[in-house]
Formats: sequence, structure tokens, C-alpha cells
Amino acid sequence: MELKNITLKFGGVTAISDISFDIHEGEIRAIIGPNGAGKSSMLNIISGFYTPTIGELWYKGAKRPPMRPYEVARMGVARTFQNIALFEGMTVLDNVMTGRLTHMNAGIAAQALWFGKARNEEMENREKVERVIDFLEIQSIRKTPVGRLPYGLKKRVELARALAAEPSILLLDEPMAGMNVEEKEDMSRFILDVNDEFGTTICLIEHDMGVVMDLSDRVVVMDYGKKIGDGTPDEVRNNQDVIDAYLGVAH
Ligand SMILES: Nc1ncnc2c1ncn2[C@@H]1O[C@H](COP(=O)(O)OP(=O)(O)OP(=O)(O)O)[C@@H](O)[C@H]1O
Repeated sequence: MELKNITLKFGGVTAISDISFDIHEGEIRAIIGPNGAGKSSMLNIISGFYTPTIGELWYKGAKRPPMRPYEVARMGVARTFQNIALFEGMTVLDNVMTGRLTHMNAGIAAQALWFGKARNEEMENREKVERVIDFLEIQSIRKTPVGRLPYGLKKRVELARALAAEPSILLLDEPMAGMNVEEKEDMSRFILDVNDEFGTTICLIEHDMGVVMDLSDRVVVMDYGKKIGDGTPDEVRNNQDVIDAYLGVAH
């Protein structure tokens, strides 16, 4: 995926100012930056929640026209949210099943009457979902309503739901926010395993620079809507603009 000269304005506020970067197939790409840098806005552009004011997005060699989020999802882009967006009253299994919705093709009548294509589809979806549940080690809570789970596990269920869609790009919005050290370590391991096992391209945004450095192949650094760094973790760590931004040096 390639983002070219992206600018995003909200009325008089410029949230993103002329940023270009790419995401290679199979890599873990992080977007980091201090509060208000424009990271979430960038993720929202990739997932189709926002349309850039200026700029182009290229995916699999073709320019992507303005699209609605569900259309982007159908193209293989799945995401998690900063504030967990699960159905609290539903079980873990049912929540993860909702991740398969973009793959369901049988008509509503067939679904309702549970015959033919709908039945086969459901079986196939169920198999894929069970595989994700095993992989993320949440078998023991399959039947638990999500509302009863601790925060770290809810985040893992959200990851499972996104993964159930079998995305080619997985967008993670601050997957480690609000977690304790142990939960962060678990989540990091799962992100690496997902990338390894399924070959999923991952783009994650994170506030905390330390967390993503071990995880990412390449990092984009944003500050006040501008790109101030782009490269391997080592390159970014030694970039003076990045160091200044994180130490709060005056602009
Ligand atoms: N819907 C919106 N309407 C108006 N301004 C917005 C909107 N969304 C974001 N902004 C502004 O755009 C800028 C970038 O915000 P954004 O949420 O993308 O940053 P962020 O890097 O994700 O921050 P955080 O780490 O706090 O989540 C901020 O100045 C913010 O106030």
C-alpha cells in the first residue's frame, strides 16, 4: 500500500499535512507520534473512515477511489479500535464470528432458512473462527460474555475478530494502550505470531515509542500532522527530529 501526499483538514484544522509513506506486503509497520500527531486520522484514512482532502492511496498497484469502510473491509483491510468496540453482551465466539461477516455471501433468506449455501458457509466460517480462537489461546473463554472479561483479554478478542476476517492488512489502533507489562508482552507476542503464521501485513499505531521498537520492521513518526521520521527502528531512534519531538523540544 502506498499513501501519496496525504493532507487531511477538518475545517481550519490540518490534522495531516502532506505525508507520504508505504506499507510493504508482509511487514509490521508502525505509525508513532505524540498526542494529537495525527496517527488515528491516518489509520482512519487507510480504513476508509476518512477521505483525504488531498492525496492518493494506492493498494495492490491500483489507485483506490473514495470508498466506504465496509468496501475497504471487503478488500481485505481489517482493524481494531482504540476504545474496544465489541458486543459486550455477546459471547467471545459470537463476537469473533462477526469478523466473518464480510465473507458471507449467501442471501438473507438462505441464511434465515439455514439451507444449502448458507449452511456450508456457516460451517466454513465456524472452522476459520475456531482456528483463530485456538491460535490466540482463548478457547477457555469461548462461551463467556465479553463484558465479563478483563481489559487485556477483551483486546485479544478484538484482535481475534479482526483476524477472523482473514485480512491482508491488519490495522491495530493502539493495541497495547492501557495494558500492564505482562499484557503488553502477551500482545506483542501475538502480533508477531500473527505476522509469522498468517503472513498478515500489520500496520499499528502507538503512542509509546518503546513498545513498537522491538516489534516493527519499519516505523513512521508523526508530529503535529507532519512526518518527521521514517525508517527502521534504529534509524528512527537516532533521528534528531524524533528525539526532539519526544523530549518536547520547542518547535
Ligand atoms: N473529527 C475531527 N474533527 C476535528 N478535528 C479532529 C478530528 N479528528 C482529529 N482531529 C484533530 O486532528 C489532530 C490529530 O488528531 P489524531 O486523533 O489523529 O491524533 P493522534 O496522533 O491519533 O492522537 P492520540 O495519540 O491522542 O490518539 C488533532 O489536532 C485533533 O484535534
